[in-house]
Amino acid sequence: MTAISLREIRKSYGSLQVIHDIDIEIESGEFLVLVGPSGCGKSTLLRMIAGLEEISGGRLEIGGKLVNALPPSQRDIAMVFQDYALYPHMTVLENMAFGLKMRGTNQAVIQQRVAQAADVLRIRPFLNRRPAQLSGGQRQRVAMGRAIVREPSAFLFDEPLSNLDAALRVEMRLEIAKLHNRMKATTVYVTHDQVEAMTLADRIVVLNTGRIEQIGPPLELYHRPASLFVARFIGSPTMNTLPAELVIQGGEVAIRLKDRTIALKGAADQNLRAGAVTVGIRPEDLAVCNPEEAWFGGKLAVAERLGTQTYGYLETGDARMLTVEFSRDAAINVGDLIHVRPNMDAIHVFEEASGRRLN
Ligand SMILES: Nc1ncnc2c1ncn2[C@@H]1O[C@H](COP(=O)(O)OP(=O)(O)OP(=O)(O)O)[C@@H](O)[C@H]1O
Repeated sequence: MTAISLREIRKSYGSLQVIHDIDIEIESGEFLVLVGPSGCGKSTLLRMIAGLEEISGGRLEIGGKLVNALPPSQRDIAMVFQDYALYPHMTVLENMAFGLKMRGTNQAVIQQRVAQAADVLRIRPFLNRRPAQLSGGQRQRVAMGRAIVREPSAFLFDEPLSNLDAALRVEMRLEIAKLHNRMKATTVYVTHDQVEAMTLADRIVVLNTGRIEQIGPPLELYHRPASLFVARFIGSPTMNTLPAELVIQGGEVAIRLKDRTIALKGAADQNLRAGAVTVGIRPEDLAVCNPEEAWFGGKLAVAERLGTQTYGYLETGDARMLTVEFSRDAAINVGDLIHVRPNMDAIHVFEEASGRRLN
């Protein structure tokens, strides 16, 4: 069942259009994450769903009802902000109860819901404190608690973890995942953080200058990015991208990369034209080999040992360094000459002019 439906949603500030005809059907219970570079329109889109930003065009439906003109309080959704937006003069309990009180909810119901949310979020010991007497993570929990007690049909999160330190981010990310598994509430979540997007999302929407670049499950975006933009945006470290050429000989499509020619699999039924392409290879799809089999070779300029794996950066003579994933205890040293070749089943080919995927 569709919980939130966006059809041809547009936003303009004066003559400047920042959101262009966005179509998304968000399923009931789905966790949808909006990602994209700074200024791509993530917050604007979220704020339009929340009712905090006027919609310039299109239809926004929540629970099957057109809500374009409804104020935030009548949309049956709750938003959790980056800066928590708690009332500083109220206690945690008062902060959580405030929205319900304003609606005239029965006192017993308020108490029961606040107690329940406080247990779920483990903030019961702080109910009588004020926000200033809490840590960042505790404040974030209160902000979520305030949203939960309203029992809205959907939750909207605007970079909720970006003010927390690294360890707390991980902890709160797990909390949010657990909470979602338990409540199965429809959620739209804006983040800059790759790991948050990959781990929390049922589907990720990648936005690029106010347009949807791709929408799909995290691993689909990772393994089959529809465009060079998505390929470069999803995945850390970034996918290696190399200039190459598409050639067509006797009906056979091939890629010419440096002095090699390789058949392009899975491109047979496309209307392809010869020309410049970009080949993408993820760091984990490059394997060390002997010089005779190598596609690339170069001096190891930097080795980043992360504990779980090691990333090596090779100087191949091109402007860009080649990132290669090694095992965590790989016996490599800066200055070593290293040869690698790609896993041919995992290379990505994009048309240079349009950036669209060709294989
Ligand atoms: N009030 C405004 N008037 C004019 N332009 C605006 C206004 N608010 C936002 N914009 C523009 O709309 C675009 C989208 O902004 P938005 O804040 O949604 O981006 P974002 O993807 O959330 O960015 P960030 O990740 O940096 O928060 C930007 O180009 C921004 O400059």
